Amino acid sequence: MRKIRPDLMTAVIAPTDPRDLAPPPAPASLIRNRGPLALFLDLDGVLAPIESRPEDVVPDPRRSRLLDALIAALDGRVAVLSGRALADVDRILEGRVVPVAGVHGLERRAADGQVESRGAEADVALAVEGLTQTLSAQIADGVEIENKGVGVAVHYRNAPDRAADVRHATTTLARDHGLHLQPGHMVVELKGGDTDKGRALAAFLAEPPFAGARPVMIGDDRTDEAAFRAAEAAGGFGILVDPRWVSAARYGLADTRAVSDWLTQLAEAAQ
Ligand SMILES: O=P(O)(O)OC[C@H]1O[C@H](O[C@H]2O[C@H](CO)[C@@H](O)[C@H](O)[C@H]2O)[C@H](O)[C@@H](O)[C@@H]1O
Repeated sequence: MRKIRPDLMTAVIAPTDPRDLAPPPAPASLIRNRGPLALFLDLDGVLAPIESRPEDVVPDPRRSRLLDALIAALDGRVAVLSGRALADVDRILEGRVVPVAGVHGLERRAADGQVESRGAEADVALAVEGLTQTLSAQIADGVEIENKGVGVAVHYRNAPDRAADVRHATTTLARDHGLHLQPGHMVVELKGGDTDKGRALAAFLAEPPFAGARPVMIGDDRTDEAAFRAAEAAGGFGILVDPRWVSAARYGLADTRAVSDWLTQLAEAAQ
């Protein structure tokens, strides 16, 4: 049988290299040609670099000033879509952003300050108890449990060799308590309800001051894919930070520094 050269096989089989995602258009041209924009921002890995532990992410006056400038320049059309709890987002962003979806959309505070929270808190509390018992040895090794009320995250960034134990325990407890399983950056989360950042983005877009604007979503995790798709469906687009997979995002940026530069240009162009 004729042999196929391995280098040619790769060329045919390999998917599009995610790192080929083009950078987003220059903000000045977006503002000039595309009408009003609405900005949707993920927190960890986008507004803040990834740190060893969730509590290591702290307020940053430069970031807060940038958010102030964006909110003013875009007439309030800036929302944060995070996996963190609302209170934790407020701690890190010093309360600068009112429209925030927390715990991947299970909590949502609208631009008028009204908060809605849906999720089976009691079931999550039972799962937290179960996880704390089942993973006591792994917790001693560095696994961290982050209780977010309507969800719980089990982090293994500081104990990567315990990843399989974490996956096994979270899968079992999700099944036992009817919770939704969601993997992320060195973390497995259990959610007390079935929603996602895409639905949160769509809910914001149906309300003032976001209604009628073209959504731009910036995210860095697989949990942001639903929001990239929602942004595309509404005539906007997504920007994936540090692209490592084939994404629904149309553009890519290398890291949080590139995000901050692009957002700074956007705030200046939109003034
Ligand atoms: O949607 P996000 O705002 O990006 O939130 C996703 C999760 O972020 C946090 O965990 C991640 O960031 C930590 C700090 O950099 C890092 O130590 C951890 O390994 C990451 O998974 C947060 O703690 C989670 O609750 C969020 O769901």
